Amino acid sequence: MDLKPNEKLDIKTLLKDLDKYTPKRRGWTWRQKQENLQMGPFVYKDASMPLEQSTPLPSAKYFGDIDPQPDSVITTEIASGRFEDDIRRMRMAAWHGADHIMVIRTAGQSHFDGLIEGTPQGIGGIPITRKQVRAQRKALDFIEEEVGRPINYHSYISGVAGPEIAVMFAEEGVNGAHQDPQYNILYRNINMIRSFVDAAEAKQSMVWADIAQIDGAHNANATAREAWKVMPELMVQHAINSIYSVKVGMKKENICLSTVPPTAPPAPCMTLDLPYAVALRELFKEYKMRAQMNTKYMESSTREATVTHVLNLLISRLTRADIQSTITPDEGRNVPWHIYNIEACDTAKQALVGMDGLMEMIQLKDTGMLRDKARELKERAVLFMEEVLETGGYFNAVEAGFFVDSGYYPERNGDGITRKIDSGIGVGTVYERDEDYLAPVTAHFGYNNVAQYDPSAVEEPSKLIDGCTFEKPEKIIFIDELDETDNVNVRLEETKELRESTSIKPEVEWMGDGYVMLNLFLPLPKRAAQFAAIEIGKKMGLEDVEVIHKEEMHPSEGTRIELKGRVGFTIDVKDLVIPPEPTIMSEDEIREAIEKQPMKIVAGTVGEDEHSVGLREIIDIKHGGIEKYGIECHYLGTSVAIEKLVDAAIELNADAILASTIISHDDIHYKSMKKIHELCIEKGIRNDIMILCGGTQVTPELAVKQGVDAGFTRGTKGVHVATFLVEKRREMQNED
Ligand SMILES: Cc1ncc(COP(=O)(O)O)c(/C=N/CC[C@H](N)C(=O)O)c1O
Repeated sequence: MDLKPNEKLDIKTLLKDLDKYTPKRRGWTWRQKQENLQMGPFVYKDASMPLEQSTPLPSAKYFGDIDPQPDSVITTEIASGRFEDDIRRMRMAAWHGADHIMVIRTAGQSHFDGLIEGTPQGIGGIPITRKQVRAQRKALDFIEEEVGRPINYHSYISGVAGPEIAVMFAEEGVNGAHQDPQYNILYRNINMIRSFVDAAEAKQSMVWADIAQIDGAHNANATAREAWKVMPELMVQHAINSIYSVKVGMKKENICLSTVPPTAPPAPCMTLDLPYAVALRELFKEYKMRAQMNTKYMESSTREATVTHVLNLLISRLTRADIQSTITPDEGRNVPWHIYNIEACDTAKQALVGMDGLMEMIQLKDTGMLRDKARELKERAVLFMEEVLETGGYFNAVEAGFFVDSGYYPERNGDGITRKIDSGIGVGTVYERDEDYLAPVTAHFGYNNVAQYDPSAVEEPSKLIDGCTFEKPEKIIFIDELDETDNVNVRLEETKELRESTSIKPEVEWMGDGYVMLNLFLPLPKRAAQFAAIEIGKKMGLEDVEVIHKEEMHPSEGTRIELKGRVGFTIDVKDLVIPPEPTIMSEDEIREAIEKQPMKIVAGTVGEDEHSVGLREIIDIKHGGIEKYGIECHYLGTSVAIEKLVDAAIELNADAILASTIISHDDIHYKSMKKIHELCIEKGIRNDIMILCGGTQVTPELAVKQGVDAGFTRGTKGVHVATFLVEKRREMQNED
């Protein structure tokens, strides 16, 4: 299946022969840094290989549509619950620069004590199953071909089925995974002995499959009452999981510390977060840094979250981020949707690229507050670790409630998460292996009496069975769907009309969910505004209307509301009347037409409007303006009175008037257009002159409704205008 940009990825085709799919490769792929990468007029210091196909930032059009890629791997985290719709979002994210796709598991999967099969729909995540993992890894094979860069697929190895999940991930070519036994204990109340024994087993499989590991320290950030107070503990948590992983045989460049800048404005977050980021990177020089964005201090304002995330990205640039993980700016509403995953990717790319070369110009002070704070944090962390040892080790420390205590260690508030060694899910389920224990499998941790059968097979136990599933993927048992009603085929059938016809519905996360979002301002206090907004949504015919964000503009003057609601109808694209894209003549054709019959225009920005850049770009040769085709241009400047513009056209016997109408308050731009049209009629020249109006807020169809000949909007270039002038003049002359 070759993906073409103008064709949707067909899920049904993707699912064909899934039972025969084997992963193209195993292991994690880092970006290839490009020293002094030349792109457009710029040289980049911190960039990686550009993509073959991608969606640049909106402003890239001013720079020749370049789309430089930062050096850090960029992650997007997806969790809609329907893996088939997530695949589309993965493709969108890849085009926006994500090369690390993390798929959150369905709520509670940590407590499932075995693998689940098929493709049931999840809640707040995807039920991780072999079929779903295989389908998404297979899809990413095609998506990475389309963008021209390897994509790392990532999920979670935790819970009581951790080892089984790790084996399945190794078999399926998963490239990255969260694995940290502390997560099980603290946040899923899984017995601590079971968690660490399972972790050794799971990590062993990860080592075999070269899976990059992300730890779970970020969770303490999100869980602690005052996140900045857990910083000493976070370093201890990183240390415990990292060294445990090294002991199992994991290489340090695959051990990624998951670090989140703990605070956010209105706290002076840089003074708290930067020393921590520096301390962490000093202590863990040999490990990779997976910089996550702050999720704790996120409300429903996507704007606020984005600014916090840009500050987090500044910390990444000032220190080090091998993986830059992104969080959808609407996570605070717990409704991560397509557009917000993409916004998050763009925020990371835009900020990191915008800060390219920053450290060539500045450096972190090596004395003063930054260094004092960093040292203090390291001291606190070391003291914390020493006390853990004094207490008899990690398990005793957990029993004593050391972790996620709201005190700034060594301060203690006694409200840490306490777990007992003889309690929790899976307690009492770890048994010592018998003398003659044997498991003829690869990457099995711990005692394994292979020699009793074949001393030569000690290093490769699976030799006893002529290879296990790691060596012989054909031995993998692929189970398709187990649930007749809850599976992808049923869901695809339900949305068949939207997938296989020209009918479409708006959506936020799932095909056909019908949701739209509305941004409105109401001249009311917050509470009244909330209920008024819902009423407005209902009157607009929306169903299931809910307010997903409300923000005070003033206690009584007004409130900003974001609504979501569902539409019940579909739109049939084939019934739409879509005006043809404006044609563009070749430069020679235009030049020839003007040479044959010279053309003269007058131009100006009308009204009280001082914007000149846009019109100058349409006119001036150096911007590819219409002068380059030989058109004689008389530019009257800005804030030109309409009468003056029309009089100049008469005086010069111009063929056309070009009016720039940028300001759009009170539709002044359309009112100006109408006035130019009417004044030309009044002066008796309307049938002999072309009127073209442009501006960033102009809708061409609405401009023509005012009587002018053409409207031009954002992105218009000289060639578009020149083409219209030549073609329209021909049309007028044919009419004469
Ligand atoms: C160390 C660890 N193990 C397992 C899980 C998932 O475990 P359940 O299936 O029990 O939810 C998590 C979850 N973290 C969420 C991702 C976060 N938003 C992130 O960006 O890292 C985890 O941190």
